[in-house]
Amino acid sequence: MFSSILIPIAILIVFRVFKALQRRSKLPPGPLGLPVFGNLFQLPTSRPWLAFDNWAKQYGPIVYLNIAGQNTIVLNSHKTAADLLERRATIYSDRPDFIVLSIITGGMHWGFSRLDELWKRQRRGAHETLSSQTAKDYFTYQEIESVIMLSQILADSEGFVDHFSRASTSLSLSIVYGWPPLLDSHHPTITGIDRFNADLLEAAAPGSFWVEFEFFKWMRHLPRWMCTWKRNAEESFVRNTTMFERLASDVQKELDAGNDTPSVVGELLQDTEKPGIIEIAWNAASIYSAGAETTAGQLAWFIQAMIFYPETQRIAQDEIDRVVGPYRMPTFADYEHLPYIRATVKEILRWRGVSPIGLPHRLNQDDFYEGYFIPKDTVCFVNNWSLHRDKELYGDDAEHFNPGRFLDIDGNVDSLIAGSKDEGHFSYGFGKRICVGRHVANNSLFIHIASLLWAFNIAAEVGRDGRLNFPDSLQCKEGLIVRPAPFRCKINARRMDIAAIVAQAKADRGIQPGRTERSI
Ligand code: HEM
Repeated sequence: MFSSILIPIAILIVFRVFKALQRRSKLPPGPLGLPVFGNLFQLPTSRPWLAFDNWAKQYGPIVYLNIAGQNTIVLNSHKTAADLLERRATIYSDRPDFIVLSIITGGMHWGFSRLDELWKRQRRGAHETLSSQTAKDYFTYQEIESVIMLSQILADSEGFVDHFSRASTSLSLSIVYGWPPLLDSHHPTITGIDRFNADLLEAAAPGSFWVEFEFFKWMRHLPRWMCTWKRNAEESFVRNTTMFERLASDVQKELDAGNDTPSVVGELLQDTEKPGIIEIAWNAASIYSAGAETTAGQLAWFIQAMIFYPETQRIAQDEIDRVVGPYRMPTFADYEHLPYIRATVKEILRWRGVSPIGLPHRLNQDDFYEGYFIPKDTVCFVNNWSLHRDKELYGDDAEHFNPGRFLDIDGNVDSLIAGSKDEGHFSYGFGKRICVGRHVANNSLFIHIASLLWAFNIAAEVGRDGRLNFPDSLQCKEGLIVRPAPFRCKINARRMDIAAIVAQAKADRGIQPGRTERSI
């Protein structure tokens, strides 16, 4: 009697174990790891995309890693990334648990949150306020930022990186809260928001996120008196919730006073299914933090491209001179007539994207792909660095910066890749999680790049020995947003009257310190 129960149970267990082993043996290939720790110690803390690239050459387009028990795959080809993250987006769009981040944000930053109801609501709201059509409402903000950026570079060309950051921060504040342009990025409220952003980017950066994942999941249950990191993160959440709630409430006051300057928060507050103020506050914080530094970092890479590829700079300037001429700055009215500049935007995002391994996705059920078994909860990275160097897609000169690759025989912009949402590169990510701010980002890059090339010649600095000093374009400032390591260059006005034209544009737009800056 007893054995008649035990035998089927034993068969079932053996069958289950056999199945599990069979599935394990079908995991995608990857480097051999250590017992328990798996590949943890093989992961470089710096420039992981280069290690991923080497593994891709050795193991193929889909590489399996075991990070201390956490199943992880790295997708190294356009086909695998599109097959899984686009075509199977319903199961590949969750995010891993970011332990510290979820405390700092109370789980309400939807760029990092799980694929839950809150994410769905926040993303739906953002789709409306950042769609390709609504993004046009922000053209004026973006043109104004270009004018201010040029005037600041004319006064202090060495500080170009700071001027890009100011423009990015100021635009994000205008788009999210309807603020007038901000001329001084050292304002106390900006310092507060910047502090939040720095905490966030640090907690989400590769290197910190290797230890963030499931391996240390138990750490979240430690009592707060034992861990400073937990207390700091909790305090950060309280401080930031108060700050973002106040910023959102200020918009409500503006609306009540009859001021309906377009802004994301303004739209959300007027939504008929308006969520609570805390949810709106964190939706705004998510969009602000995702948009503030990305464009600035991308512009810094653009300056490097111009140093390395003077011939490309000349082609772009010829187009601007033909279409815009010397007497006024470029505007969005020139957009359709500047295909080479639009192609330059794509190419800079491809050549040196600020996000070489994107943000991790997580698979929410077991899956089989091309004979491989991919277990539920696997974390998926896309190695954009490798995808962007694929010679089959981009040609033999894929290593080089060449906007011309995005132009067809008639000179029209061609995205090259079916299924990349017409971008032609993968810097905005994939599937349900694709960057919701990409239309705004493309427009900002377009107007800033056109304006910079209209106004300046950008070149390598001449060293004391008379030789050109080129930066090392593989060196970078790492973090969630990857920027070039600090470098110097020459940015000179192309003509004598540039400063006067920019000053006139500033006056025409009513940009004056003190008058346009809101006292917060
Ligand atoms: C050069 C500029 C930018 C780049 C390269 C960039 C890149 C990215 C990437 C790689 C992701 C993750 C995609 C994925 O998981 O597959 C993302 C998500 C996101 N981006 Fe951007 N981004 C940029 C600018 C912006 C701007 C200007 C905004 C807002 C105005 C923005 C808002 C967001 C948001 C809210 C998410 C989270 C989406 C989600 O998880 O559902 N981004 N971005």
